[in-house]
Amino acid sequence: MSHDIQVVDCTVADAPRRFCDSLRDTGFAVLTRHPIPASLVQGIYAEWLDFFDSPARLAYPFDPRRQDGHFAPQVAETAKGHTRRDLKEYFHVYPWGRYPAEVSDAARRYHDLAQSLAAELLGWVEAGSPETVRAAYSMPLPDMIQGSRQTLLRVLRYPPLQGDEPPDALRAAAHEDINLLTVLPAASDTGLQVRGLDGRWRDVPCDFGSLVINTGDMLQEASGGHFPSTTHRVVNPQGAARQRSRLSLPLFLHPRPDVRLSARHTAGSYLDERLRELGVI
Ligand SMILES: O=C(O)CCC(=O)C(=O)O
Ligand SMILES: [Fe+2]
Repeated sequence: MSHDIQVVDCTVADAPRRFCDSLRDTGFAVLTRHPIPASLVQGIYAEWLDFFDSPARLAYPFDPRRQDGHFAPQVAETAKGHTRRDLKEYFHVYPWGRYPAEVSDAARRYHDLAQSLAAELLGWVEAGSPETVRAAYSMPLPDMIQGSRQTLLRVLRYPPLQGDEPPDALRAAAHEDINLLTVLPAASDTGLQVRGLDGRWRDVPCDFGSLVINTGDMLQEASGGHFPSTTHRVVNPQGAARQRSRLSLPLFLHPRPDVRLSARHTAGSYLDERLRELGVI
């Protein structure tokens, strides 16, 4: 078993196996030569940075019931088990939700592309699950997301650091994702780290243009722990990067709420429990 995240060329014949091995051993895999154009991601970062810097963002305050819209730094989540809010703001895009008139439809197009890719990757995970693990899935994994309205694109902006942040506050404190799989294009700057199953923190190897995939708690739950949902964080930069915003674009793949993950949880009951812990509902 390797604690190093594998970088997998999507076009090679054994890509699905290498992808699954990396997810099983580290909770993460990095994809190259994947179908999401880097220029699309670059364009989204540029236009959304302008949006976050403009007063227009204030017209879309987040709705606690629907969970769409803009989460200002003062309402951004506090990671489970932490007391400091993360140093970030973000906008939650759902296909049915509010969407800023001030930006192009690029983030919506990215949502659709990333969701189709994620469905294919769930097929890889299904095929790469050992027989006993697969037998316990309540349905094939790609079917769990069919018709789901819960899959969420988070356009994230970590503001430049002012120097007056609480000393123990991070851009994103150590946490696990709640969902099945997360699709995360390399961010506009470094900072993403994962804690290996050996307890050591490592940088996620994500050159601009590559795509990071990680396991969330729901896949961990459904697979009885075969695919671990590993802890990750975004550390504060040093030097000149402190003056720069960092943009990133995770797509959190969610099943329909009625989907049974395990004997104790449906996707709906699991999500409610976690959002309550995060203090956002
Ligand atoms: O910004 C990143 O690179 C990671 C963000 C993340 O882990 C999250 O929002 O759950
Ligand atoms: Fe995360």
